[in-house]
Amino acid sequence: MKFIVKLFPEIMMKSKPVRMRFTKMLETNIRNVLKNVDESAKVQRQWDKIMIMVPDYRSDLMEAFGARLACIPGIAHILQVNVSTFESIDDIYQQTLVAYKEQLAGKTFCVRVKRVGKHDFNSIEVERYVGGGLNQFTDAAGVKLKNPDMTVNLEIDQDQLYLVDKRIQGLGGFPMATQEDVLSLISGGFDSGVSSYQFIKRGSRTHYCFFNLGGDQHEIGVKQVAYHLWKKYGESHKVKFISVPFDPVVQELLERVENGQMGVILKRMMMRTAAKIAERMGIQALVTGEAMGQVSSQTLTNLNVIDRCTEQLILRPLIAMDKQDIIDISRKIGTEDFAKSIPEYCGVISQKPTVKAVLSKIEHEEEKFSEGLIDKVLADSKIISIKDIATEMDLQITETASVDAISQGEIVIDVRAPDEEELAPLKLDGIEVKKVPFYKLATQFGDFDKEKTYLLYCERGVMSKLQTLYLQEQGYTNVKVYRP
Ligand SMILES: Nc1ncnc2c1ncn2[C@@H]1O[C@H](COP(=O)(O)OP(=O)(O)OP(=O)(O)O)[C@@H](O)[C@H]1O
Repeated sequence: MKFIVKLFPEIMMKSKPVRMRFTKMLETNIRNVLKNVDESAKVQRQWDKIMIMVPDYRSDLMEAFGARLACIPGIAHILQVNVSTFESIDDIYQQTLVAYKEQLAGKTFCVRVKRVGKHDFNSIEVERYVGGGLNQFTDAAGVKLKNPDMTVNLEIDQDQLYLVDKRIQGLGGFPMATQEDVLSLISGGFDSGVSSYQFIKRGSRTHYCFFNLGGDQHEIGVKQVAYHLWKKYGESHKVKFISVPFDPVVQELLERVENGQMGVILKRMMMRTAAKIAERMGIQALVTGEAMGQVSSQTLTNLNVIDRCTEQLILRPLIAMDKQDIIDISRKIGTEDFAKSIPEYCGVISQKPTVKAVLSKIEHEEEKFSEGLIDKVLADSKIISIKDIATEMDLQITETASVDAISQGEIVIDVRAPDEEELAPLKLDGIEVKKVPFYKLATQFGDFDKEKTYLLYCERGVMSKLQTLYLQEQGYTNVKVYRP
């Protein structure tokens, strides 16, 4: 079995050296991601595609590889194929007949062929020959060129025949790290998850910067979103998660600054701080989830005043997007339920926020901050590799909150995402197992029987620990991590 990875068309249009560079990068990225599933896949770059050879056919393994490939930036689509050699056009037909005979029964179909190499037939001739034969010698309901029930896809490459088993839609975009790094300001809501994802998809290593205004619970929630995005779409490259304790800024803001100006000033303080972090990391751009008019204070005037606080480039990929479209993307990428369960933490909500901030007035207000405030919060900030969120969780979860055996009456909650859970279902004899994906748990946990103890399970023990901490922060004492 093989996968044929087709490059995203924007890569195909690039000059030869750029295309080579992008393809090499994609090859390495695919290797890095697939080795975390299984070491057996062999990845090999060609001029217009990347081939992945899987020596042992195991449907669960193919599924798992396919699912990961669908989330790697830079891929247009992936074909899962059976590979063989052929001798003649009739041989192609005979092989196709064996592979498709049963599936075609009662269905309309058409044959589509792509061909590379020198042959004494062209693609259309193969389509006609194979299509005619299948029509005559199977129980198919006939050939239909437009909207058939089934398309028989064949690829012919020199003397090799690829019978396409499955076509998997790719993510599009550019291979990770072909573009420069960005620092994404993430607050856990719908917007900043989507804006981060858009940069990952476009090929930027996306580091995360979080300003903690709401305590541990907020931070754990945001870490989950960032870890999820990285693990799913950007795992081929390491990135950093920076957490900045912003309560000293909020405190001075509340005590010293005029109410209507607080929102714009808070954002400027965030941008200034983020710009310093980015500078230290050699990063040239900040990313935010701001969208024009989404809240009344997100006016162009205010955004302009926010931009004046730093030389750093501030990118706002959602600026002209509708909220519903943003929510639709967040559902697709698995951050919607996180966003729903993360409460608004910003205590700096003005009753009447200004919609027309005046730079001189804002600068005058900012003089009221104590000297060196930003340097102070910077000194207290924590930079961790996103991979280490897993280890950090180990330190935070006390031994009593993590168990390797299940006691009578305890309920296990499998918090893995549905696709992961379906690939390797958790079966525990005589134990009740609930399936609640980690991103839905915070909203559903309150409905569960409070008298019972719940053990959270996931494969790597990261999401289960983050969720346990999150729920414990919310006051639940009947929740532990299950690490068998
Ligand atoms: N606490 C924070 N830490 C890091 N970035 C933040 C924080 N609060 C806001 N931001 C950044 O500013 C943007 C706009 O924030 P705003 O508070 O106006 O909207 P929001 O509803 O919190 O956004 P989101 O839906 O992304 O959570 C966010 O998308 C994010 O990029």
